[in-house]
Amino acid sequence: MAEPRILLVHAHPDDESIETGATMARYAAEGAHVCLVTCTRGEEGEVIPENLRHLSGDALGEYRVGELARACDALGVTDHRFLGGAGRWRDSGMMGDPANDDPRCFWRADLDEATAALVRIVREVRPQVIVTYDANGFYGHPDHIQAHRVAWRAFERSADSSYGEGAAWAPSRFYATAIPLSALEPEVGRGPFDRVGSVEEFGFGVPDDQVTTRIEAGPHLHSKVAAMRWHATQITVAPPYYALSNNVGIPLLDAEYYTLLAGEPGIPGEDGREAGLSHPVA
Ligand SMILES: CC(=O)N[C@H]1[C@@H](O[C@@H]2[C@H](O)[C@H](O)[C@@H](O)[C@H](O)[C@H]2O)O[C@H](CO)[C@@H](O)[C@@H]1O
Ligand SMILES: [Zn+2]
Repeated sequence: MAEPRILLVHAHPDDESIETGATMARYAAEGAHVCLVTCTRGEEGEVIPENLRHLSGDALGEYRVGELARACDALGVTDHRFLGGAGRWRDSGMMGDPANDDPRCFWRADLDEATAALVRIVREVRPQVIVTYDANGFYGHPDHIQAHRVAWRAFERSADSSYGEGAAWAPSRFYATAIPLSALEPEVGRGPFDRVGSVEEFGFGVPDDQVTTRIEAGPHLHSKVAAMRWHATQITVAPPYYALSNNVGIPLLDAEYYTLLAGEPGIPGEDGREAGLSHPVA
């Protein structure tokens, strides 16, 4: 039986650990081929540690490449690539940021070029499963929205034998990261960081009925936390919470959640949701 192969498409160095770290660690530990594709080096990020605040632009991007390499080690992930090669597309900044207008940024990427670059990886890795964000990019960041657009186009075009070079490959399922609002609501007004006054202030979360899949973190939560700690320019970790540079506390949940956007659902777990991403492969 062929090994499960999962391809994850993330926008910046840090997203992979924050949103899918336990999932990646679990499947890597179970012997699956976990391939991470990161679309930018995170050159526009705000830097938390005082002693690293001199880093910006390309220097910050290069530093975050190193953070990402160590985070992948912590997750047991050995196949990591930058879409188009490291630095091909730059971090676009938050929606409305002047960096959105930089012609080198991912938000301004030529969709055909970016899609072709991802199809080459999909046809090489031949994943049964692709994971990225929903059409809103999980929380509206332009690079996240673009990652969804490129990944969805690549999911469709990789299966089209008349498209591009190499043998066509049709991944079976396409998932978007998600967090059910019911998991966030109990955390309003709690934790050691700045506290939100309402669940809407987190800036992400979906109605529970949009969540199809729940991956229990279990022992892999430790790997996720270790990986997040390596992204020290972006994340402060104080389990069971973490904060980004805005110091707003976010819960470190004991599960990671997804919405199945394409493909047949798998066997439901105890809560009625899928308990796994991949499925027996021929
Ligand atoms: C998790 C994630 O996508 N982080 C992005 C994000 O970072 C946020 C941004 O700097 C914002 O201005 C801060 O208030 C917030 O605290 C940060 O998390 O956007 C960055 C710029 O595009 C990106 O580098 C970072 O990876
Ligand atoms: Zn991001």
